[in-house]
Amino acid sequence: TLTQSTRPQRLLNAVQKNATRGDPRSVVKAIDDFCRHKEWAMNVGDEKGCILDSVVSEINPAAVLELGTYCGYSTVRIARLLPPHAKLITLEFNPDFAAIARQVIAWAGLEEKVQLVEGASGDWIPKMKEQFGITTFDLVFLDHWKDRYLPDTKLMEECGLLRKGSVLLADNVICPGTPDYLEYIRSSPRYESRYFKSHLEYTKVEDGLEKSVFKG
Ligand SMILES: Nc1ncnc2c1ncn2[C@@H]1O[C@H](Cn2cc(CNC(=O)c3cc([N+](=O)[O-])cc(O)c3O)nn2)[C@@H](O)[C@H]1O
Ligand SMILES: [Mg+2]
Repeated sequence: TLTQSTRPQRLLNAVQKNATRGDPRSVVKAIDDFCRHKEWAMNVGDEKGCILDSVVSEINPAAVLELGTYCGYSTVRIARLLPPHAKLITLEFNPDFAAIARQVIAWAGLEEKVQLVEGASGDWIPKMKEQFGITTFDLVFLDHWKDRYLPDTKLMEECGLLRKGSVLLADNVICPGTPDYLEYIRSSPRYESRYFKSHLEYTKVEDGLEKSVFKG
């Protein structure tokens, strides 16, 4: 019987068909082409992706946490810019998406830099230190369920995973929107925040990234 493919499976097929193994840039391009011309998907995309690239390059992080892997687009975008020995831990709740993301990350040749963990952020954040030998994260990219941004940020604070200078970069603060997170992070004296205006991936709808530096 013909198995119904899912959008993530069709996205992976597009990567395997159009991208060169071991070439992260071509994997990013293949996904953007697929999402712009074939099927929209909730990757951070090329426009916001350039802002993400500039923040990653500016920080040159040794330890990165990504919340919400989905198909691994932003995982590849970030990991391709990391210095040698740097580590990116990415949390994905949905096992089907995690399975696709692992193959996308492998196609890009970035398995060494990426640790994909299946499970809920709320369960795993308290285990980061003991399980992965993490002291603090230099950069956290928030792109998972929008109602988890705020509780997970408070959890990272409580677990001592942020240090003076740690950067939180949050996707979708306008669309779909994360009002409680924005209110908290912009009014807290413990963060210095800045909004990078952009558009929802592959559309003309306004969206943006909120970059927040933890003051310790
Ligand atoms: N607590 C969690 N822990 C670990 N993974 C999680 C958690 N919540 C969601 N995820 C995973 O993120 C992946 C992707 N995802 C992201 C979202 C939330 N993001 C969006 O809903 C979104 C929606 C739009 N949109 O609707 O236009 C645009 C975007 O850029 C988005 O990130 N929901 N699932 C999914 O595989 C899910 O299992
Ligand atoms: Mg997003």
